[in-house]
Amino acid sequence: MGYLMFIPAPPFVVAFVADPSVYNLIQESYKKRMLSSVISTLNIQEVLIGLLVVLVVYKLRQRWKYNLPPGPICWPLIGSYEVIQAKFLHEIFVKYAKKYGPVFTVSAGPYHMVVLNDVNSVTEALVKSKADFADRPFIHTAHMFTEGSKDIIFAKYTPTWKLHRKIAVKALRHYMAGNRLEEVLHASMNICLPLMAKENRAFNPENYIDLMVFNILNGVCFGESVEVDDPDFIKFMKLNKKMNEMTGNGFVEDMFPIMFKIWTTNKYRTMNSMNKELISIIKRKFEEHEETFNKDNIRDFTDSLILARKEAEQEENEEILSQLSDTHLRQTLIGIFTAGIETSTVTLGFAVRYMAGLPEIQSKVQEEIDRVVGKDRLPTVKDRENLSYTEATLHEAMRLGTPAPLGIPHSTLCDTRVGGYDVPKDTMVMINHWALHNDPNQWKDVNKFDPTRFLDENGKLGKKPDSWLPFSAGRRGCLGESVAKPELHLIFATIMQKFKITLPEGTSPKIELAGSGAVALPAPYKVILKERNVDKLS
Ligand code: HEM
Repeated sequence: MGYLMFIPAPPFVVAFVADPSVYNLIQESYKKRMLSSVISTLNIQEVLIGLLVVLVVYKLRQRWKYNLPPGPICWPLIGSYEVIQAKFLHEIFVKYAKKYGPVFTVSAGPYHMVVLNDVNSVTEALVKSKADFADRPFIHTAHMFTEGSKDIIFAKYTPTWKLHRKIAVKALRHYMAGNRLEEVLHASMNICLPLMAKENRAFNPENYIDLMVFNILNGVCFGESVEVDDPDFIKFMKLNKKMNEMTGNGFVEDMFPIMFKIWTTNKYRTMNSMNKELISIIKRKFEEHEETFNKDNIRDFTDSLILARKEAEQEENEEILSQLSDTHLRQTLIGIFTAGIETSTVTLGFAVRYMAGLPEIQSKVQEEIDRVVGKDRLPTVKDRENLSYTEATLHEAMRLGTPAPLGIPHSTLCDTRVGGYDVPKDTMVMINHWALHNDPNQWKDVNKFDPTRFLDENGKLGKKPDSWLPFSAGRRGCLGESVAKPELHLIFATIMQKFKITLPEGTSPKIELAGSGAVALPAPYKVILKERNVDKLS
């Protein structure tokens, strides 16, 4: 196998070796020491011809059996060169969609994927086809970093995932039932607002937004609120941002999994050690909760997880208990914490940045907040229903910004169909949320920032447009949507209530991305904040 990889092989041979099913076959044979003896009795020409025949038969069989979506010609092993070196993959996908249609096939390294680029195909796959598209693909690095896919996000569609998701939904509902979200946020605001007001020059508000969002998720998960100089906050945000940046353009190890056995890249090792640090922070918090657990006072998400395990212990339900190991619970916590933070901070960053470049829309938002909330108290969750223009502005920032442009990859549980094509079992499926949000067939003046597209004739928030799907949909749809929506609203409305936002002179109003992975990476930016509506913030 190693030998075959290093000979200057014609593309078809490499394709054969790169195909995951065939690759696994070879690897198994290798383990049993059979392949080397076979190869040693044949000359290289015979091996190549043999491989070519197998490849051609395999590909013809696939083509004959399935009506697969069309797509660009991809190099064996590498796939589409444009895709593997793309900075903004969602844009390349839109380009392909124009040529091949909204449903196309493309390869990146060993991953053959079907990409869905319009609302019809996405709704068909995620909603109408029930669970057909609800699995996750096996990605080596994700599997390693989640301690064997024991989290919610990358877990396969199994009873264990269903149990974790059920417990998580229940725990989030429990948390959101009271006023805790508001209390946590208002406490955080009392720390952040005066500090933001003191910044009397152009600055990047990211650090403060991070703290507000961190405190909400920290409150949800661990019942705690921290200050801006808290060591766990600083460490967590640093790790989370760096890890998001690094996962953006993937790992070579995922293209050549054999590398795990031979040599891993510096990037992978760095990521691995950062991941271990992250795990150790969450592990410590989890253990502290176990020591102080009281079933009559469920403080947060961690307590809900511990309670679920204690109930299974009481019922002596060994099957459930095996799905609630320390690793499972820790990984469920990490999933909620990390999925919630970066997406929310990126969304708020977009919203603030758009407002700085769009003074007229900003004034309308502020006029509405002044009218509904006034200046003597902070906005509450209840105000949300009367702040339609503010909410619509956030929706529009999420449309044009699209915090998770390609979401998280799906995989098919069975042979199925979408957009009139066959999609075989175990195919990776990408949802291009960015394409849906920038589809000129769905949005009038698609590039214009226009909150009124979300409002009805009475100026109230209207029915959600079908092509607006920042949280995705169906069985794997965002688990935190019920937390994210009020959280984003409260933070955005409060910032707008307290500050007038402008751009430093000479700054272009255009919003740039520095990169994009599961979550968009906005380029660093600066704004100027001027206090409004307050006498004594600073
Ligand atoms: C602006 C905020 C957010 C956006 C735009 C967002 C977006 C998304 C998207 C696009 C997915 C992938 C869905 C799919 O695979 O089809 C997802 C999954 C997920 N999100 Fe969010 N999210 C946000 C906030 C949150 C928050 C606050 C939490 C936690 C409280 C959270 C927890 C999760 C989890 C656990 C998953 C995985 C669900 C599963 O695989 O079953 N998200 N999110």
